[in-house]
Amino acid sequence: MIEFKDMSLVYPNGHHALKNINLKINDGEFVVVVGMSGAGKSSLIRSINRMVTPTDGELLLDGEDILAFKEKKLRHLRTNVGMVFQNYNLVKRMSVLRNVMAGRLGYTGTFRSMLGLFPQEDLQLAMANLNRVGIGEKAYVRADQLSGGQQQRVSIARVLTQQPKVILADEPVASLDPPTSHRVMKDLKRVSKEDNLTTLVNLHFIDMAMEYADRIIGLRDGEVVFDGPIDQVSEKTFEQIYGRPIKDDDLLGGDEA
Ligand SMILES: Nc1ncnc2c1ncn2[C@@H]1O[C@H](COP(=O)(O)OP(=O)(O)OP(=O)(O)O)[C@@H](O)[C@H]1O
Repeated sequence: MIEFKDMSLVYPNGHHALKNINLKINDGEFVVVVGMSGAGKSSLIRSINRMVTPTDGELLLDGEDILAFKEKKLRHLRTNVGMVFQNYNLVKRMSVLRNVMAGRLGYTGTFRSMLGLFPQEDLQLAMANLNRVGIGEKAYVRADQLSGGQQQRVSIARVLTQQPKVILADEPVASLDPPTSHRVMKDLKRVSKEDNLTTLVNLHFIDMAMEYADRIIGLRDGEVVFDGPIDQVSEKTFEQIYGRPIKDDDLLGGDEA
């Protein structure tokens, strides 16, 4: 379980990005975080792997306050909490398989990884995860030869190969066209559920949030203004979160998959 207790984040320039956050995220939940640009979505999810460090309160992962973590515990945290980025963060000139093997870095160590000395079972795990997202046949292709949607699926295979408990996905489909976005979100949701991973995703578009979330957390100006299961969410909820009526631009459309 992830538990935020009166957690706040003030950036060094004095900007109060998160204000008194109180939330409990249960194991295996697929949570979508929504809010206007600048509402604090990235700051919230990046707190969970300490890419940013909250300045007040507590953030408990399975009962341990990760805000107190240093060095070894922080490294362990980042193995337990995997991340998917908008821009995929692949090493472009390396093969797809080598990129997925980077998910084992926390276990194998940098030196052995650099030399490509991976245990056989790690290679099998990486291949199995590539197959789960439908791109096993691209294993030996350079990462930059793949389309954006394929690259994001490689990054999902990489995070699965890390065998985390939690996945954070920061606008994972913001660079993709609508049908590809849906394919990637379907893959992400399916594998998260198969492995019972707790997943927090920042999404821009309301229809995407409604289609994939188990639960929606709405942020406005650094505060949680909505938190509830998907069946309690209506147009009014989004108007409350966004502080204005819903527009066509808030919808992605295009679920042809
Ligand atoms: N390192 C930083 N230093 C100072 N202010 C920051 C920093 N990072 C983010 N902010 C500010 O904190 C607020 C929340 O940013 P955050 O990126 O968490 O929002 P967001 O909801 O993810 O927005 P977007 O969708 O635009 O990424 C914004 O006003 C942003 O300008």
